[in-house]
Amino acid sequence: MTLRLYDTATATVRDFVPVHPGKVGIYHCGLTVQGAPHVGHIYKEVVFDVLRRWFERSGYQVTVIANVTDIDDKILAKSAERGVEWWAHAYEFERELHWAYDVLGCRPPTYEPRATGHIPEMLEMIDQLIEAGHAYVAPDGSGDVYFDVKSWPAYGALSHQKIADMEAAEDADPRGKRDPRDFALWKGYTEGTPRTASWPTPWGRGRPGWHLECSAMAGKYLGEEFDIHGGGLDLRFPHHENELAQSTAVGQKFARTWMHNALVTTAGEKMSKSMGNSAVVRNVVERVRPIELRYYLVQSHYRSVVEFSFEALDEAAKSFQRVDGFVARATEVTGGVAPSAELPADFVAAMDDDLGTPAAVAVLHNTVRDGNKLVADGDSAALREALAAVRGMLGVLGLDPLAEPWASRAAAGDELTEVVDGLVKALLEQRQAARARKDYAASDAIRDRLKALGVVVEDTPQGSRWTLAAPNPTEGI
Ligand SMILES: Nc1ncnc2c1ncn2[C@@H]1O[C@H](COP(=O)(O)OP(=O)(O)OP(=O)(O)O)[C@@H](O)[C@H]1O
Ligand SMILES: [Zn+2]
Repeated sequence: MTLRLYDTATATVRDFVPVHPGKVGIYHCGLTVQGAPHVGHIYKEVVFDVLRRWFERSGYQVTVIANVTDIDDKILAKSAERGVEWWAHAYEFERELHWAYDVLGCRPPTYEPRATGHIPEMLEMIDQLIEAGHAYVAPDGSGDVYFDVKSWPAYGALSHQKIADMEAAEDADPRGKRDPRDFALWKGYTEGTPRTASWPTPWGRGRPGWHLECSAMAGKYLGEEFDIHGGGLDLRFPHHENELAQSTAVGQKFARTWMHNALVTTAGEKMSKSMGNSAVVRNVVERVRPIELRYYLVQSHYRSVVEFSFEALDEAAKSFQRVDGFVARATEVTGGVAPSAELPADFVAAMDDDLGTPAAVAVLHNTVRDGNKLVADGDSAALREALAAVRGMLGVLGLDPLAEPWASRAAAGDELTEVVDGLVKALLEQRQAARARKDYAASDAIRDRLKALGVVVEDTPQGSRWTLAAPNPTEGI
């Protein structure tokens, strides 16, 4: 069986046929770096990281391009609110994004182009569009340039809409449009915005429109026709519809397959910075281990909505602990085995069926269940086989606790936990001694000091236990 993927444009599951044999080019829309990434953002990263690993496993050479939108109205507004330069704001959250990729075990894209680094490519595309009669400079002298939607009859093909049924495009400043549905390719300089956030063009200073940057960068790095264009389902319209219109209107074939991940929601609403319902990655990974958060996202099919809840997250963490508990026990008993090169046929079939991770995870759990029955009998060929298969499957999902990045982190974590445990215990003994001599001021001072560090002390009949307080994971920018 070959890999089959759902294509949003044709609304069908189709065999994957690469543009260039043996190679895959994937573009997925990256973040507008206006704030700290939340679980919704990282879901998209995890989905495309698993897709990339599956292609590589299937023998393809994969190129992944994911942009960073480092200039945009929201970045300008948020940086002004904080009183920092827009570029410093964008860079701060770009680094936060890289941290989040890394902590969740997502490999960085092959290349991650920034919008501000591709202004000449965008201007070249605008020229071509104006030349071909699909774009116009606003006649009001604002410096805006718009795509002429009515000049492109195919507009609406991706989202299956007719131009006549469409509503006005949501541009920040709809000056001088011929038609309310026309969307901005370029935004003329607006009074009050920093001059550093504008670039010279033949029609005045200005900044790029969001849709155009993806067309320019996808074409530059992946060529005029490439395999997969991805992003969250929220981007299908208007963002991807507009990208498709721009690129095809300059004569490119653009993406063969459009892949959209479903959204992470909170109480049924898209998790979104602007909605204030975001679980920020940095906070969530204080509650569960990053590998458990990744498992939580991987176990869901990429086209199914993930209704985020801490109960579901804790449940997933427990489920993953059964898997990594088996890996640890079986490794101890057998002395360790390498991940298997051959994967169980059901697992392969599940992954080939539109990246069917829920069915793939079910195969993983079945293998763990069978393997667990063997552990009590000590080392055996069957146990080694089960462990190798489990590690092989986990590797594809980016979840093998004995592979990088998890292995070295666990080693570092173990050492640190031991040291911290020793230090906290020494303090607790001092606290106990203070209580024994009825010096409650001293014993309370020790408890308060620990509390300020996030260490919660619980007095049990067996003695004092300590844990780290869970932060509030919905706090963030
Ligand atoms: N809740 C979500 N669930 C799944 N994917 C998401 C979610 N929010 C954003 N994405 C995806 O993350 C990528 C980066 O999105 P972008 O920076 O444009 O965020 P956004 O949609 O503006 O988020 P926000 O509304 O939080 O500002 C896009 O591919 C987008 O589809
Ligand atoms: Zn895009």
